[in-house]
Amino acid sequence: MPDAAADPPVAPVPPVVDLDGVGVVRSGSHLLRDVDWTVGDGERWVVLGPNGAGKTTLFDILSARSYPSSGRATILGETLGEVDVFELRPRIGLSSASLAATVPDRERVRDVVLTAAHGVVGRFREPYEQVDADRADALLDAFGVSGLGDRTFGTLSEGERKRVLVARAVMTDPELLLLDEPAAGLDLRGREDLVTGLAHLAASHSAPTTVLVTHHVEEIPPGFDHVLLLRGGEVVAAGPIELVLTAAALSDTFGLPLEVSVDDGRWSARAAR
Ligand SMILES: Nc1ncnc2c1ncn2[C@@H]1O[C@H](COP(=O)(O)OP(=O)(O)OP(=O)(O)O)[C@@H](O)[C@H]1O
Repeated sequence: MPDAAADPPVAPVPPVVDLDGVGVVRSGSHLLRDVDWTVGDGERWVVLGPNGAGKTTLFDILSARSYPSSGRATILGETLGEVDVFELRPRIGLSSASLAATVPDRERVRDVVLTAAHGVVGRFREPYEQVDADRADALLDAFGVSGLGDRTFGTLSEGERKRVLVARAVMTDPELLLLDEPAAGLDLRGREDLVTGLAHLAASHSAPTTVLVTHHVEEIPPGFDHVLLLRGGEVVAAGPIELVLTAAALSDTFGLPLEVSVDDGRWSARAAR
C-alpha cells in the first residue's frame, strides 16, 4: 500500500532533444532522412559517422541554426519553426569550426571565453564580474590552455583555439552542450588534455546534457554513455554506447571491416585483420 506521507510522484523530465522523422533536403539532395532520435536529460552522446554522413547538418538543427525540411525537431522543449531561435540559442553551448571563424583575431583569449556570458563574439564595453573572469580562467585551465588568457586569439595554434572554444561553450552552464569535432587538428597531448577535461566535466554533478561529434572513437571521453551512428544521412543505430558501439555496427557505418575495443572507458578501432 502506498505511504500517504511519501513524496508525490516526480513528473518525468522531458527530453532535451526530440527529433521525429527529421529530414533535410538541400539542392534536391537528402542530407538527412527520417531521423528519429531522443536525447534524455543528463545524457552524453557521441555522434559518429564518416565524411558526408550528415553530422554537421544534424548539428545545425540541434543548435537551432537551421530547420528540418520535414518532420519535427524539439530542442529544450521548443519546437523549431514555432520558437524564436534567438531566445533558444543562448541556452545552448556550441563549439564548432564555423563559430571559430567568427572570432576576431585581435580578441583576447580570456574575453573569447567571457563574452559567452553575453552571447556575443567580440568584446565591446560589457561589464564583467570578477567571478566570471575567475571562471573563464578556471575553464581555460580545465581544458589545458591556462596561461593563454592574455594572448590574442589570432596568435593561437588551431588546437589551442579548439580548446578555448570548448571552454567558451561551457562558460554559461548551458542546458545543452554541442561540441563539433572538438579534437580535430589537436596533437596527441592536446587531444588527451581535451579528452581528460571532457571526462572530468562528464563526471561532475553539474555536467550539461552533451552531444559530441567526431570521426574517431579514440576521441570519446570516458563517461559518454550513448552513441548515434550516422551514414548517408540515416541513423544506422543509436542507444547506450556499450550496446551500440560494436564492430559490426561501426563496420556498417564506415563501410569497412573494423575491430573495436574498449579499455578503461577509452575506445579504439582499427581495420579488421
Ligand atoms: N547545400 C547543400 N546542397 C547539397 N548538398 C549539400 C549541401 N550542404 C551539404 N551537402 C552535402 O550533404 C552531405 C552531408 O554534409 P555534412 O556536412 O552534414 O556531413 P558531415 O557528416 O558533417 O561531414 P564531414 O565529416 O566531412 O564534416 C555531404 O555529402 C555534403 O556534400
